[in-house]
Amino acid sequence: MNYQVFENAQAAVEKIAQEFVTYSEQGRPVHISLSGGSTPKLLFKTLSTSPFNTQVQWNNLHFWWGDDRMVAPNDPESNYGEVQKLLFDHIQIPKENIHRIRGENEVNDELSRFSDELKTVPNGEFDWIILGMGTDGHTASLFPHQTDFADEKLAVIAKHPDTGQLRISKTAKLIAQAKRITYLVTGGAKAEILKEINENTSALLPYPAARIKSNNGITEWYLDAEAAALLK
Ligand SMILES: O=C1O[C@H](COP(=O)(O)O)[C@@H](O)[C@H](O)[C@H]1O
Repeated sequence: MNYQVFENAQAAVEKIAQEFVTYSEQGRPVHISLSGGSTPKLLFKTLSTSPFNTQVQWNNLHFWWGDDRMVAPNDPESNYGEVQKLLFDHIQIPKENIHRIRGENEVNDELSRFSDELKTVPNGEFDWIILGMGTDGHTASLFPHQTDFADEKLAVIAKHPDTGQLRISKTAKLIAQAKRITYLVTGGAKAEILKEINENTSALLPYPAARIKSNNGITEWYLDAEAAALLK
């Protein structure tokens, strides 16, 4: 497991925010996929404030999501809605740079529409996919024991195993084509599963977060000290 430990979650997200600045200075469209859930909220808040809000050249960044829940953007469960509230409402970014999953649409229609939009990513390779991990080892909306790692499609409909909530997620194969994958994991609740991932062969584990890696690029884990507490 290729990991970096930061003193706290703020230090981890500032490292990511600094890399947004660097990517945005490349003078070309850069395709970045964001994660949802609670962990990246600190990142979005950090990006929305000084110095990052003005240092990042937002025009050059295109934003996508690893997954979203089939709810309207104003629903607190919406991964896109949280980014809109915490970041996009505070910066100037062209509307066409935001490639959200439209959670308010009928799920099959949206799967088809979003899959078509994904075909516009050059060579199907995201520059950077930032992912989270649930305490059950899921990432995006790819859950243990229900993920088809060989699925050739770009996106799938997923059901949360406990709540039955409908979601749309990028597939494992699409994620693995990214030039860079960064798992951002913070907090002591994830320490046990990180230890298990670090000490075992990933292919033998049921956890999508352990198994999905970039085919030809970088796969790395950014952890805060609490999440990394049990790593040797
Ligand atoms: O359901 C989801 O969970 C994971 C992890 O979320 P967290 O709340 O533990 O940070 C997240 O990466 C994914 O995008 C989200 O839809």
